[in-house]
Amino acid sequence: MSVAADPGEEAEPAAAARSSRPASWRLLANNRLAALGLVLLSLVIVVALAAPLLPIAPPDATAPAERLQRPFSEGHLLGTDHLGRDILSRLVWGTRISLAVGISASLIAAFFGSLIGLIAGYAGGRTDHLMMRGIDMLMAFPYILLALAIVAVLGPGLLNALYAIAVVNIPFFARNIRGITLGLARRDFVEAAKLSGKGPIRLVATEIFPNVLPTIVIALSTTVGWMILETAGLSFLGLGAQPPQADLGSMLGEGRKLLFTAPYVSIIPGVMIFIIVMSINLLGDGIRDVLDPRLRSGALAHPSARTQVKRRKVPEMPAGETGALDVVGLQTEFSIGRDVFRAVGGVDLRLGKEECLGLVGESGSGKSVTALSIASLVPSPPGAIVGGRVMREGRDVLEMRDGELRRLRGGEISMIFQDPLSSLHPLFTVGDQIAEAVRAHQPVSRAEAWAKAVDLLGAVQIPNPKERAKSYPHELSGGMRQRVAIAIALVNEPEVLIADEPTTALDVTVQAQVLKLLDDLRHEKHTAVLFITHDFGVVSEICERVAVMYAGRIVEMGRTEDVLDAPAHPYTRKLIDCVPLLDDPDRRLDAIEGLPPPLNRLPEGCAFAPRCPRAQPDCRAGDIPLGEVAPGRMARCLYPLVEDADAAADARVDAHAEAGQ
Ligand SMILES: Nc1ncnc2c1ncn2[C@@H]1O[C@H](COP(=O)(O)OP(=O)(O)OP(=O)(O)O)[C@@H](O)[C@H]1O
Repeated sequence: MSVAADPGEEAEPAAAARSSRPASWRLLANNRLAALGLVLLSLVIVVALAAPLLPIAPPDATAPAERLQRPFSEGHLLGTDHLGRDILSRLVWGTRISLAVGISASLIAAFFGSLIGLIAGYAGGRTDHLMMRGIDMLMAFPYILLALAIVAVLGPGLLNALYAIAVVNIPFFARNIRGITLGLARRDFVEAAKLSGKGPIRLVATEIFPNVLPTIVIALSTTVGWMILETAGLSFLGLGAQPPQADLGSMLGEGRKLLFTAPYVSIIPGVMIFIIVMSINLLGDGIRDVLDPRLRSGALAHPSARTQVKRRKVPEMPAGETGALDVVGLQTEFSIGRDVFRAVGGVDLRLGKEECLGLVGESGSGKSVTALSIASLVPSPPGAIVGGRVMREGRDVLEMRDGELRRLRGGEISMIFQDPLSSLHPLFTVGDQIAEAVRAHQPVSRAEAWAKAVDLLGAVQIPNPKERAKSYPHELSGGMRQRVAIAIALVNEPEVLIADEPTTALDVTVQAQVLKLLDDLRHEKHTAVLFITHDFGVVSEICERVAVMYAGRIVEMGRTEDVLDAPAHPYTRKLIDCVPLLDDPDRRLDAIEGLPPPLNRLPEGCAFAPRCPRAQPDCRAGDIPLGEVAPGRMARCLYPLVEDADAAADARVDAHAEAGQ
């Protein structure tokens, strides 16, 4: 469905969306441990860099008369070592050297390791095989033994220790980057760049490298501390910094002999190593969280297995007869930074037993979030259900215990999603996955579950089901995969099936087959279906009733033919006008001017008013209720289009005006 975008209006929501995401530094500052790491590390680096300017003694100046002075003695804040050298001065200069070596080693390892990973992952085949076996050989030795062997060959010294540490860490980067590159190199956007004539070097540099860069930065930030520790280890063994030069490891090694008589000589550099490594690791973890786009949304935690319910107001239980599913005043929000996006702003739906109800609306209108909220599947954080009830057989789904909710999902209520490839497990056969769904809800043996899986594959019209049950998802066509998803959804004979755009990814012929199958099965198994789509053609084929959503609210609801023949809400009219008709090729297809409002800044009154040709000043004030415009027809509009609803409209305008006074 095409919707015209007004370039002027487009710029504003885009800017709003940008500003609504917290800036990286703010996310980092929100993570207290990372902020602590940053402050500590900055302090250490500033002091180390300022070493030549500080009023401290030269680090190598010996004074035998002043040997082993305790901390806080006159002229030596941290005392002196066995040669009378000032420990504070050696600590500052030693930290400078340890940081320089650790950071340089990390950069060298990251550069060569990432290069190897990129080449091996992109080239694949024999090149990948050869390079990775070389890396495996490096990894086969304990890293410190390997570093010792390298230093033994090159000779002791700080520079050689740096090379040794860099070499032993190359495999870490190479393995990580190769894995990511391998996945990226087969993606469509890389294939498209290849077809456009880009050579391998440009392709890796412009298409793959930007995608692996965040991983390199994250790996670097978490390994620098480790490398400083390894450098200190080599110096401690006498293979790194050579006397009289001080680094933290060699200071530790020199203090070892005095551990009982003058413990401070080794404790002080030990504490400094601890501070540096801890602060780098804390900061590294924080950087990793900030660079992860899922965590950038403000969700610095893993979403829980059910949606958080923080209802400000719980509506009354609906009285009288209930349907297969009753949604009352459902409200779902996403909190991102300081912004709150009202994705579902008070939805009322009754899905009758064995009924098929279509839920239509533009992209972003809140259809999927409504469906996910019903099964408590909205990720929390950042999502939360802040109002309403979801009633199923007298029980509120939002109040269910975890065990009850698990039994409900996939049992009484099941779902089919748009892209079966992302919901099917790539490593299990489809038969296994259907059988697993059976065994999750029914006490049957493996063999019985498998037999049921094969039966179901037959029921969803997959040819040769016995053999096909042993296929993996990637071995099936898109249409077949969606049939498998339907089989999994129907395996426990649910009373409610929520199908979220199940045919959007399929071509029209397969779409028609899948729709027919779904329709036949729901009649056969007496299942109620909430069918989410943006396609009125699909709605007219299988839905008895339709609900139209706009900016998180239902704006019209009624029998499908009635709504299609004479839409009451101007938005529904506009949506229908976007659908091409085969028997009327000359009909002008009107696009809907403008864009839906940003969900964090919904306008007063009717959310469609800014785009509505019939809007009057009173449409832009107060809450406009979903009222009956004709028997069985509801619309959230003060000036509905239904002719015989004129009287009802007048009454509603009066009621609205009264409510506003
Ligand atoms: N995990 C999430 N975090 C933040 N915002 C979200 C999340 N999921 C959905 N939203 C927002 O909620 C709004 C409604 O999204 P929803 O997926 O329900 O739309 P839809 O009507 O199903 O659209 P489509 O037809 O494109 O699937 C959108 O503005 C979307 O950006």
